[in-house]
Amino acid sequence: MDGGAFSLREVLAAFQTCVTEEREVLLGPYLRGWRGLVRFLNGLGAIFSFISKDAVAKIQIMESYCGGERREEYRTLQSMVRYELSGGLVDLQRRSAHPDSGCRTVLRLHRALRWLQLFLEGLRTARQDASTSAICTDSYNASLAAYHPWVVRKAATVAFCALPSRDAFLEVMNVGGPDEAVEMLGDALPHIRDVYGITQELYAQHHLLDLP
Ligand SMILES: CCCCCCCC/C=C\CCCCCCCC(=O)N[C@@H](COP(=O)(O)O)[C@H](O)/C=C/CCCCCCCCCCCCC
Repeated sequence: MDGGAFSLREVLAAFQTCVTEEREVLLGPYLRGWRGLVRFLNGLGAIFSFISKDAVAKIQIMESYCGGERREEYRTLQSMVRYELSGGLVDLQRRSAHPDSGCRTVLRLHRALRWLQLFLEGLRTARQDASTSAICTDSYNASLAAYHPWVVRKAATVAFCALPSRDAFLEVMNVGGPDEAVEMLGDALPHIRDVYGITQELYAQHHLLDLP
């Protein structure tokens, strides 16, 4: 995924390898998927850099846990939740002693994964002349926007106006022609939905969906 021609197919394949037979989510491929997406976002222009900086900061926090002394605890989402909750390592009411817990950091990426799912679904099913920026804005308003203050929502919707047309977008994905790109999205989406669903259920079970 680093260097050479960049295909969104490889990036989305990372989400396919996230889920184990025991239906656990592996954090290694999850973060590799996000790294690839950010790389793709960077290629869309400097106007998106405030978004990619925030995503990178969150990926880096998680990578430091996954490569740190307690890396075994951070192998899967499930082991991370167990470890952090049993050790009192998550700020549940307000950010204080553990402002950057793995649980709250993944929650931000998890919400963004819902945006990605809606955006890719929109892109896949839209008419050829559909506006990518409208698809992106609708997906954002139906997901992440609820968690962002006005100023972030404003900056994000201004940035979305710079998105290329649907066909140009499908082309930069670098997976062949528009038909192939649409087919690839159809193959990738069930895996993204699966990762999202498992995470949502886990977080709901442990009352972690509103972490500050
Ligand atoms: C063929 C389609 C391929 C699509 C490829 C898309 C590539 C997208 C890559 C990365 C997505 C960005 C993920 C953003 C994570 C945002 C996490 C977040 O919500 N952070 C906020 C809260 O954090 P805390 O303050 O609580 O720590 C933070 O305030 C956010 C700041 C930045 C603005 C985030 C706007 C998010 C818009 C997401 C849409 C990206 C648009 C990409 C256009 C293709």
